[in-house]
Amino acid sequence: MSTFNDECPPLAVPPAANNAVSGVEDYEEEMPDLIEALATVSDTAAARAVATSGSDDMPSKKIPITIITGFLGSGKSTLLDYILTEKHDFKVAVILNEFGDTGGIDQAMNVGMGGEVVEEWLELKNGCLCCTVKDNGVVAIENLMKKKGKFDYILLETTGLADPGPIASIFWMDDNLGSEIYLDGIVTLVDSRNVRKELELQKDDGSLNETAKQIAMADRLILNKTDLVSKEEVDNLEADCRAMNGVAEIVRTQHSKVDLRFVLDIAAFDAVRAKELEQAGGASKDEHDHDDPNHVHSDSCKHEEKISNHLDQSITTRTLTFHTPTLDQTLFEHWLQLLLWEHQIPDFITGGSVTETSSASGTKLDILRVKGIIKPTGRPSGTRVVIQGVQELYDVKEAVLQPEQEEVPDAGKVVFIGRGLEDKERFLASCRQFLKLGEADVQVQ
Ligand SMILES: Nc1nc2c(ncn2[C@@H]2O[C@H](COP(=O)(O)OP(=O)(O)OP(=O)(O)O)[C@@H](O)[C@H]2O)c(=O)[nH]1
Repeated sequence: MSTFNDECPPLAVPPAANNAVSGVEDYEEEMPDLIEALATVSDTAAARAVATSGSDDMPSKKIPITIITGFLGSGKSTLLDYILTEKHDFKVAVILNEFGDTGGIDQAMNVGMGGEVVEEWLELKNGCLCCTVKDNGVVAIENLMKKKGKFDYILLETTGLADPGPIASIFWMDDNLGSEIYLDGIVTLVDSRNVRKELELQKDDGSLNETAKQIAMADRLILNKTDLVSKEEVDNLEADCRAMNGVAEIVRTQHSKVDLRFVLDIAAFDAVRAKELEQAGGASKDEHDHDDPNHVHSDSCKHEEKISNHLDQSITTRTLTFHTPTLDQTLFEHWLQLLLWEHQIPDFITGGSVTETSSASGTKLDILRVKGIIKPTGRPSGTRVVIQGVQELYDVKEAVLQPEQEEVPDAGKVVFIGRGLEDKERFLASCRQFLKLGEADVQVQ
């Protein structure tokens, strides 16, 4: 596993978004309520939280935050309930960004007749502490951080209609929050019965619907409610999800009962494993046991030969594998910025200027997630940098390789998930041209 150095360059944001990520404000307008639940306590996993230099004499630990997303009714609250009642090593604080479905908890909160909320902490009989806040999501977390010491893990459940990208971006954009918490991962619940219908919902402005984004951006996909569909349907669903998001690990559940190691403390934004990049880039025979409800699908289980009715054919995973010894990071970042910020696959350069073209179908390029490891040119031998991106934001940080880290072949691999990547030859040609690579230097899958 690779982890980041503490000293990292600042996050790259598009020029127009220096102080705000597109969509962040939308999320912030939604008033979250906040529940701090003191779940089973032990300190082993909590000790894995990244130590930071909070103060010289007393280093503090960063608190991991997991975003739990999924369409309406997919099983998010059921998963939260399950996490809060199962044994694990964390004291969990929960942030809900909507009212409702919280049983007795919301009744116990101090909600006025007009729906206005009063910022006050209440201790419930079941040992939970609850708080509602008047302000936006960032303030909710800042207020929660005042209760530091009472929890060591934050779970944030989004509304079913939320785009997880802007929410995830909050934890990258906000410098104050960034020093105290880190994004551990995005967990998406999929309603195995209804997801195809949800994906058919069209947005008036032609943008991707939320369910598609939730699947594409997931680090972990939970195919829930498998009791309501046949095994064959779940097999197809899994293959379709894999085709949309080649890097997420996938598990099947009923009533969101999942091995908690699958969702908590996964460090999805802290490390990129060569194994998961491998998983995104290849195909092999599907030979494992689908009947095992907790089987985690990884690089050994590909389903490309089974894809029948791809969930959302506009979203695909593309993996670039570089066969040169190293890669020019500056050129790579320039190309990445054109992809992420101009929403176009640049085709060629004339007289030093870029001629930009979108995908063959004319669809706007929307990269939702980027993950990769490269070996940068001109740096000491053995240097690796990890690339992480969510929508228009990306982050390139030096990785510290652990002894058990699988080696990345040659100059590395980068996985892109998004819309407008159907034409892989054009994508490859653009990459070659901008990175000044020859035919054999880079491959796409
Ligand atoms: N049959 C079946 N029902 C389930 C399963 N998981 C959850 N449910 C039920 O589905 C309903 C919705 O589950 P929730 O956990 O509230 O879903 P949610 O994603 O939080 O829903 P919203 O808050 O509306 O977005 C509840 O009645 C659950 O008991 C499952 O695996 N099988």
